[in-house]
Amino acid sequence: MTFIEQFKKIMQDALPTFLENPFIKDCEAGRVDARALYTYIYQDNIYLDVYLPLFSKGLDNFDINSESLRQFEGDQETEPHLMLQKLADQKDPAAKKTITKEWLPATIGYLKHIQNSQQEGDFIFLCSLAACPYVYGYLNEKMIESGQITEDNPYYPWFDFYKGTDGQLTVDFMKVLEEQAEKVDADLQSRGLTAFYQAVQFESDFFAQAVEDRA
Ligand SMILES: Cc1ncc(CN)c(N)n1
Repeated sequence: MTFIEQFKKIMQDALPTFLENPFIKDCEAGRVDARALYTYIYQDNIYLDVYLPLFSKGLDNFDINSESLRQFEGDQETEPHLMLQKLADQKDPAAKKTITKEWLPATIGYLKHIQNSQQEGDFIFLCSLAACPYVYGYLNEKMIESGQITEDNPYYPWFDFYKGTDGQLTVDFMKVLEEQAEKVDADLQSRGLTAFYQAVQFESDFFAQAVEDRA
């Protein structure tokens, strides 16, 4: 299997984990837990404040100027946050005041993982950055295609947004990764795959922590 085939297989193999994730199950059922949504948005703003500048650095390391990738550095995520916020506001606006303002464990762990990967070198860093667009692009596309998320589901606009934006990003990201993987040895490739695998696990934990904080 080529590097990119292995990369894609990690994502495919992780799909069942995401489908069992309580946050994603709520989405599939069209269930709105306002507190979980406010928590997710709050944690995601913390995450993106750190992640997006790192993403820019990751691209700079390889002189990458793809339009879709460079656009991702901007404020792309406001729109999907507003979609979730609207659902939460309609259900229970008072829940907003009850969320924790702490950095939750998966937020901290995921960001530390990316920063540690940065220390390991440019290629491993790039691999760790890929899960952020890839997971949402892949998962949301699969769930719409399979009919698990249909147009009458209140989360449909959120799924459709990421299916488009992060899906296209992933295509461009894969091209870059494929080119860079050819320039590194088998050991570095393998460490890059591990860094990506771990980032994918953090993506799942990140969704779940918003719901676990429900109590
Ligand atoms: C944690 C996380 N991962 C992915 C995405 C979507 N790019 C996001 N907004 N937040």
